[in-house]
Amino acid sequence: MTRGVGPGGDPLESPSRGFAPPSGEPEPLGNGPGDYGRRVLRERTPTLITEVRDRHPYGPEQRRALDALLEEIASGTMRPLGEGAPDRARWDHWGAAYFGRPWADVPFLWWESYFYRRLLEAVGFFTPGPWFWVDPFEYWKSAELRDATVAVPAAGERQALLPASLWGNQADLGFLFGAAGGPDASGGLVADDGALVWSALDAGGPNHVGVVADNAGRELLADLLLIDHLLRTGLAATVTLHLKPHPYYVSDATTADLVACLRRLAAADGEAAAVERRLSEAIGTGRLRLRAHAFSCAPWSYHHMPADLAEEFGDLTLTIMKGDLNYRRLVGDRAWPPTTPFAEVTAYFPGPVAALRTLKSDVVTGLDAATLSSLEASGGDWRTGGAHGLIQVRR
Ligand SMILES: O=P(O)(O)OC[C@@]1(O)O[C@H](CO)[C@@H](O)[C@@H]1O
Repeated sequence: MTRGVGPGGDPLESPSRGFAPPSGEPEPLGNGPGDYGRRVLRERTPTLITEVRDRHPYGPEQRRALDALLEEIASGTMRPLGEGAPDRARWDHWGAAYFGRPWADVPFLWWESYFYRRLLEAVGFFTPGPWFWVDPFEYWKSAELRDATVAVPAAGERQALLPASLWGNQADLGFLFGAAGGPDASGGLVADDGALVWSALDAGGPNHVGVVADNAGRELLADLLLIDHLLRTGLAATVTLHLKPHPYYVSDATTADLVACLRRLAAADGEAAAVERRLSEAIGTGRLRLRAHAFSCAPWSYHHMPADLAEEFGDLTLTIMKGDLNYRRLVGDRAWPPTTPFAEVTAYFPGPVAALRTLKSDVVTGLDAATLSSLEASGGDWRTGGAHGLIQVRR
């Protein structure tokens, strides 16, 4: 394992440094025929731009910028952030190999992350003025949270907590903008290391657990119930919850979304309100620590994480990565043979790590051969449809 530490300046690691991926790794996933990235680029992304434009009373400046972004993605070449963007230098550095090229030539993981940054630029999110820090996805996030039901499992029923947190990941609002609609039914777990997750925590202590959150709303509610359980039972001495520093991938959870979830819990009956009180108190005392690291919205896999984040993860008993994008960033967004061991592709990660994810993109690792052949035989869209889930762990 090699780890490079950036020599000062921008605290985010240079993409050319970091942890080495396993040698002989497959190519990064792109946007060619048959690639999921192509569908996202051609269908989901234009729909999302149009929906954001139509749902807000933006002025001519924002509307023009959104239309220009639509056109650039469809037929132009990728341009850098505008002058004056607070993170322009960082993105210039990161995007040096991609700017000036058609979007379809850029790896899927990279362009999609940059797309969300450009959408925020177009709506003036970082520009002091009337739309400063107005979340363009709040409309969908608050509707989803309103509809969410809060079901607190009875004390002692911890078995339900991991599956609830996992299947909460189906509530990815990016699906609203896909041609095929959202995931319908559960296809079951294609890998289930749930018992190993609990045994990693039961082994002793004191445990310090990281939860790298994904979506707001019902997924974050389920995550909060899991976190409350860990803290209430003493299974975790501390929990660090990683949120996004700004809106991302439509429904990714920011601190504002966490606050909305806590209020939703407080307004619910019975035990849910008690969960909110305990969590708010834990935030107040530092047992539940909130993080919104800039790398959480970076277009790179965790192989490129900066030294401070690597050190933090290295100190934890277990880091729980939530959702599809975190999975892609954890194992590397590459065409791994699906039977490649999860432990092998995550060996670089600086501490024990678990993934709770519904399958919503081409990447998967750690399947056994029998599971893989029955999935292949099913003929369904099992890699990307969101109807299958996995719990994997590397201790
Ligand atoms: O991380 P999440 O919320 O589980 O999923 C994010 C996601 O919907 O966004 C991408 C397409 O837009 C896919 O990689 C993935 O399916």
